[in-house]
Amino acid sequence: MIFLANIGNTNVNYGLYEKRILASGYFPIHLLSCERRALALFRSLLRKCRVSREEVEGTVISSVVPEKNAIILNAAEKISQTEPVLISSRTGWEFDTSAYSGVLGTDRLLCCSAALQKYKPPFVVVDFGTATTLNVIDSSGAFAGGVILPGVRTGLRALAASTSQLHEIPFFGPKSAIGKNTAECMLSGATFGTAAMLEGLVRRIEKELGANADVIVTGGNAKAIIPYCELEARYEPELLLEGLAIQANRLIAVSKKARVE
Ligand SMILES: Nc1ncnc2c1ncn2[C@@H]1O[C@H](COP(=O)(O)OP(=O)(O)O)[C@@H](O)[C@H]1O
Ligand SMILES: CC(C)(COP(=O)(O)O)[C@@H](O)C(=O)NCCC(=O)O
Ligand SMILES: [K+]
Repeated sequence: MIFLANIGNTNVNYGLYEKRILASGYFPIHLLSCERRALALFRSLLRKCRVSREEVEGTVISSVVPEKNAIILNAAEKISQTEPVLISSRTGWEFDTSAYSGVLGTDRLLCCSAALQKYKPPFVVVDFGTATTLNVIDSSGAFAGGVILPGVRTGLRALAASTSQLHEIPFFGPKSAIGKNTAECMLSGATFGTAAMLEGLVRRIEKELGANADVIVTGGNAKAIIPYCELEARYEPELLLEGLAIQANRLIAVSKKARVE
């Protein structure tokens, strides 16, 4: 069994994988405050999934928060007694990423990799996390680039932090686009604003691609936005873990080959 985890800026999304994803969940990243806490957390996750640490043959980890890597990698090594694998943008990807320069988030790459197994390009993978990212796979199956925006709740938090009279509000669906008080206006902006932005961005991306593109959505805030969006979108809640599972399979194949040789 292989332990999969993605460290995002808000949550760690984890899963247990053996031929398929057997269990999955998430916990807030602030719980990864030190290795001791990470170890305790690992143990309690395994207990919750009724898996003994001897059954964990390896760990595959991706991270967009490098300062947390050492904590989770050390804990993973102690638990599984194997060297954890950290996915990087230089990992062998089955699609061309050369159009993008500089750092490209492994979460974005993993989602595209998983989507390529299920959908025919061109498509746009939208990840509603701490940031909202749009990730474009063109008709040749290559990563064409994308868009990075403040996430839905990140935007609300930034408003509260940057103004005197706006405050953090409980997040739920807006009643109407025309808000009748401050909180309603903020909810309309966060929800309808994000939905309309997505519609407009996809239209522009399709124009640049010269083709219609499927829209695939994932991430913690996807369910809050999609019902308000006039686009037809496919919701794939486990896309990131499915991307990690592809990497786990690749590594299993490589280690089997090494054993045979
Ligand atoms: N059920 C949920 N689980 C986790 N995060 C959620 C959930 N519902 C909404 N959220 C929100 O989703 C965002 C985090 O999404 P996630 O995909 O976990 O992001 P990241 O990969 O950036 O950590 C946060 O803004 C969080 O408040
Ligand atoms: C864009 C992101 C901040 C999204 O992170 P998330 O919201 O999933 O926590 C992350 O993918 C990242 O740090 N990327 C590196 C820069 C880039 O992809 O261009
Ligand atoms: K930063």
